Amino acid sequence: MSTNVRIGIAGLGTVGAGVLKIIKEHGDLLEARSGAHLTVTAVSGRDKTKDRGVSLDGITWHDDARDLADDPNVDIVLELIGGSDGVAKDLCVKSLLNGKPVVTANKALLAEHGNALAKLAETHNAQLAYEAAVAGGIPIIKALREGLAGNAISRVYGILNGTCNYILTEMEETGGEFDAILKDAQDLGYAEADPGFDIDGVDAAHKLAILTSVAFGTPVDFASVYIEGIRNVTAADITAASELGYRIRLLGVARRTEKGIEQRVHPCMIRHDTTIANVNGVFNAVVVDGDFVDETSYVGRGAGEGPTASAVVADIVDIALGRHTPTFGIPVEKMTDIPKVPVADHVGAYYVCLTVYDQPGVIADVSAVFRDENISIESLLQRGRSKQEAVSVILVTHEVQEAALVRALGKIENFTHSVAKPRMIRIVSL
Ligand SMILES: NC(=O)C1=CN([C@@H]2O[C@H](COP(=O)(O)OP(=O)(O)OC[C@H]3O[C@@H](n4cnc5c(N)ncnc54)[C@H](O)[C@@H]3O)[C@@H](O)[C@H]2O)C=CC1
Ligand SMILES: N[C@@H](CC=O)C(=O)O
Ligand code: NA
Repeated sequence: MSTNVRIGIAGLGTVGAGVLKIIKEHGDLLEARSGAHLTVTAVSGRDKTKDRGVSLDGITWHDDARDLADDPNVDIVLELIGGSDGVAKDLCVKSLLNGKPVVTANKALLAEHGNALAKLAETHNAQLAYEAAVAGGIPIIKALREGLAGNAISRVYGILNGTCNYILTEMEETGGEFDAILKDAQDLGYAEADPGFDIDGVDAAHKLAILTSVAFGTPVDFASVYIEGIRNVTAADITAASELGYRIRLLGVARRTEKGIEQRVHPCMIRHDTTIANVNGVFNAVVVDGDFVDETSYVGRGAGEGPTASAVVADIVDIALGRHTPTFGIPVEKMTDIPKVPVADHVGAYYVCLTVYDQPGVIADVSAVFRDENISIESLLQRGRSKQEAVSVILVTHEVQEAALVRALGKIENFTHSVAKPRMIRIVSL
């Protein structure tokens, strides 16, 4: 006979409404899979009267979401409000203290407070599940934590933000304006409440910090992630990338090196014929290298109502089945603090775009700076010819240490014929 598992949902926006719909539509399927009859017994949102396309009849409404933690008719709490502090955090803490399992889609919360919350979950023997928080509908947490448990992981990387991937793809394919495409992504329910989190790379960094912990058995260390978003990627960069045989994607990379772990999020130029360069729109992709399994890849929708709610419901089924795994794969006490490697140590090739007045000697001066920093140039191309207006000079370097490139760009910025801060995009070979 099925048991009854009673669910309380805090936050009835894109994800919350999606969860209500799945539970309503797939009641029988979920009962067969979980051995439990899943019922939403209580909810909390900002606006009780709003039409969410799904009935709330017979469901208790809490004006204060934190009350879900104390509701005797709620067995599992879903935190789908968002934000790393405030009500979202209070609700999770209170629920775990009460020994109530929590399912959240909130990567900001886990990136900032994941270690403390995981400890709380362990102490109170309550699960903290978060499949929806990383790469939306892709079951990457389950794959990494359970499916690849037999491997030492050397690298995990991928496209971790659907909004950015949507913007970059649309800019490339339609030539549309950044702001208009971002607005579309917001209308489609992909973006964060503050879309700055998406376009400035912070959301991808939240997800990368979580992946790093699960992959390497180290505490979540969001503060050490190097973060650069896509705000400064221009249509001209996308065109230049295409002419050079690349596409631009925002990647999150966590890699084990001899010195420790590097964690970085930034736009990358990737050869156009690779799998990851062909992951388009709202799709995410995650690649994991394990010592016995070798490379494995996972692709799917990284944002939006259906895919995200799908991941939340998978966590509910796991909890209903009594499957219990430590939050980040191993208990917090058994984690190893591994040093983090600064991005200045990164070695790779770079695309550089300079904006300079086209005066005699400027190319010679640029070349001299690169020579002095021991940076070898693979190609150099001047865009336009004008005595009055600034022109673009596009360079591609051979492999160089990032610290040397940053020094060189600093010197070039101080040239009298430099018009704008030099820009660079890392070229990655995957
Ligand atoms: N939309 C997406 O594609 C994805 C979202 N997420 C995460 O899921 C969470 C929810 O995101 P969305 O549904 O997109 O956001 P949303 O903004 O559509 O929904 C959040 C809802 O919470 C409500 N809310 C705010 N404060 C509240 C409070 N104190 N008590 C009760 N309700 C409150 C808001 O009115 C809103 O309806 C966030 O943590 C987000 O980062 C994760 C993966 C994908
Ligand atoms: N804003 C996020 C939502 C999913 O995590 C994104 O665009 O990826
Ligand atoms: Na996921």
